[in-house]
Formats: sequence, C-alpha cells, structure tokens
Amino acid sequence: MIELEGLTKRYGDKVAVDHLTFTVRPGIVTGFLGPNGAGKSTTMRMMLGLDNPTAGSVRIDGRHYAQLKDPLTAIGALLDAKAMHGGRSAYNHLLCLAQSNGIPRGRVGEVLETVGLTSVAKKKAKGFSLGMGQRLGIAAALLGDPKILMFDEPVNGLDPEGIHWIRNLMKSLAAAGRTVFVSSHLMSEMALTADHLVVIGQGRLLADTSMAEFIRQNSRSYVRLRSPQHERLLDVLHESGITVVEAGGGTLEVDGHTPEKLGDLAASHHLTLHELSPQQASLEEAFMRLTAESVEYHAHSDTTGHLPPEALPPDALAPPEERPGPQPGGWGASWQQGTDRKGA
Ligand SMILES: Nc1ncnc2c1ncn2[C@@H]1O[C@H](COP(=O)(O)OP(=O)(O)OP(=O)(O)O)[C@@H](O)[C@H]1O
Repeated sequence: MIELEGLTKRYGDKVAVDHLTFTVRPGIVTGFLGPNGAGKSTTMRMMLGLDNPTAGSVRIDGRHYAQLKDPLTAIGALLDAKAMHGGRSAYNHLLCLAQSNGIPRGRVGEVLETVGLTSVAKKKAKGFSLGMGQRLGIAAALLGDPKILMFDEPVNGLDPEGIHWIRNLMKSLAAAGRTVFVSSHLMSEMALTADHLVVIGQGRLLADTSMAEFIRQNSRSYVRLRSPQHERLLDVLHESGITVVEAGGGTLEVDGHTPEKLGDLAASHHLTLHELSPQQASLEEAFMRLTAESVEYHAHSDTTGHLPPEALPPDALAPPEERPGPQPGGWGASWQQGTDRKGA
C-alpha cells in the first residue's frame, strides 16, 4: 500500500504537486493519469525518495522510503528506462542492483526470463532498442519480488505483443495481491488495464475512483438511432417531446431515454430501425472533459483552457477496438522525461 498525505512539491514559484492525499491499494491496478506537466513523474519520484517533498508525506507499507531496508524488495519501479549504465550488459546491470539489495544472484536469470531478454543477457544495454530498454527496466522493478510495483509509461516503445504482455503482467501482479501503480497517456490501454484511477491536473487531485465510476461521472451516455425513414422518425421523436441531435450520416443521438423506450416508440409507428445502440463515452473522452481546465500545453489556438466539443477526437465515442492510438504530436503523444529537468 502507498499512502500520500498532503504531498506537495514546489520548484521556486511553480507548485508541481499540490497537497495530494490518496492511497494506492493492493490487489488492483491503479492508473495514474494527468495531462502533460500535471505532476505525475514528480509524485512518483517523491514516492521513491528521489525528490524531497516541500510538505506532506509518502508511506510505503507504513514507512518512509528512507526507512526501507533493501528498498527493491519493498517497492520496484520503472521510471526512466534509459536511466542505466549503457556500458554494462543487461545481466550485469541487474546483478549490481541485486547485490546492492541483498537479492540472490539466481533471481537475475529469473527476471530476464520473465521479460524475454535471456538471449540478449550478455549484450550491452546501450545497444538496446527502446522496447528492450523498457523490458530491462521492468526486470529491474521485478528483481526484488516486491509487494509494490510502480510503472511510469511502461508501454512506451513496446510493440503490440509487448503491450499485451505488460498488460497481462500488471493484471497478474495485482491478482496475486500486489499493489500496482501505473501512469500512461495511452487511454485505450489504461481502459483495458486499470481497475481504479487517480487523476491529477496542475498538481491537484481531480479524481480518485473506480474506472467504471470515473467514466460514468465524466461522460455522456446516449442512444444512437438510424432509420431509412429518417424524416418520419425525427417527426415522431419531436412529437413525443424527445430532444434529438442530428449527428450526420443519417444518425440521430438521443440523451436521457433508454433504447427500449425508443425502439418501442419506433415500432408503434411502424418505423424500421437500422441502428438502435446505447453509447458510452470512452475513457479518453471522460479524461479530456475532466482535465480540460487543467491542460497546460495546448496544441490548438484556444487560450481559454476549455476544449470545445469539436476539439474532442472524432473517434472518442467509438468502442475501444475501433479507436486508433494517440496521434503523433497530439496531447496523447507521450514524451520521455529528460533527467536534466528532473534532476532537482
Ligand atoms: N526539476 C524540476 N525543476 C523545475 N520544474 C520542474 C522540475 N521537474 C518538474 N518540474 C515542473 O513540474 C511540473 C510537473 O512536472 P512532471 O514532470 O511531474 O509532470 P508529468 O505529469 O509527469 O508530465 P508528463 O505527462 O509530461 O510526463 C511541470 O510544470 C514541470 O515543468
């Protein structure tokens, strides 16, 4: 369990993390979301004792990080996959970590096997691709068989097979009773992986709730209708006092009424329906609605901080399997943190 209480970090005038209080519980995957610059990495660094809080505290199973004996056996983390000695082989990199934390040598081979790097164990890490580096970072996190695992953008650079693998790994770690805390900008991936969400914006807590509740509270649900007797259907709906939005392509959208009621209404007027489908917004849309006010870095010209509806991705309402990944250069495109900016 990770417990944050009033956690705050200031860099000069900049409040990077602002009185965060929440608990990350065992047995589930908790997703950590926020727009660029929201304070996620800073929060994770303070959890690992890499940055000192200006105020507040973090406890790892009841203790401050500095009080942990052999910290890798209590909490394993992937923060920056490139933060390793490139001249060392993957095996030696992990062996050094193991020796400094009282972890038996045999565990190195085990974690290399788990992440699929056994065949390149003797190769120097500087020749690794981004995806291989991520796998090595994950191996380091697993090395001490810790009860708590923390991953900052773990799928960054992984191919589809790798993404599938890390998703299942996180779920199985949680199912085994471990605490799993993961940040990602890939909303479709987060929707498939996390059970619970902590969302921050400009350093402040915006939500701490289950995935289902988060989407329900922050998104619109409606029914989509399509009929070859479009005009007649519109008339029937209007006559029944039902507000309709014409969504283009001959589709109609209705809020606040069940598919059953709308289907029965159409049938009672002998109207044919080619579509009658309940729609639930995606995690991406829910996230963008909640954080629109706190997005620091906009890719469009609106300076108010509000995202107009037309700025939402056109696929935001599509089911996850039909949604493309984040667009290059869009808000969803993640960028690897440079250590220079994080050095304080
Ligand atoms: N060492 C530092 N010195 C000064 N400001 C910093 C430092 N590290 C972070 N910040 C600032 O603190 C804020 C939070 O940054 P942080 O990297 O924690 O956000 P993030 O949510 O991880 O962002 P991203 O999604 O882009 O990775 C940003 O405004 C950032 O510029």
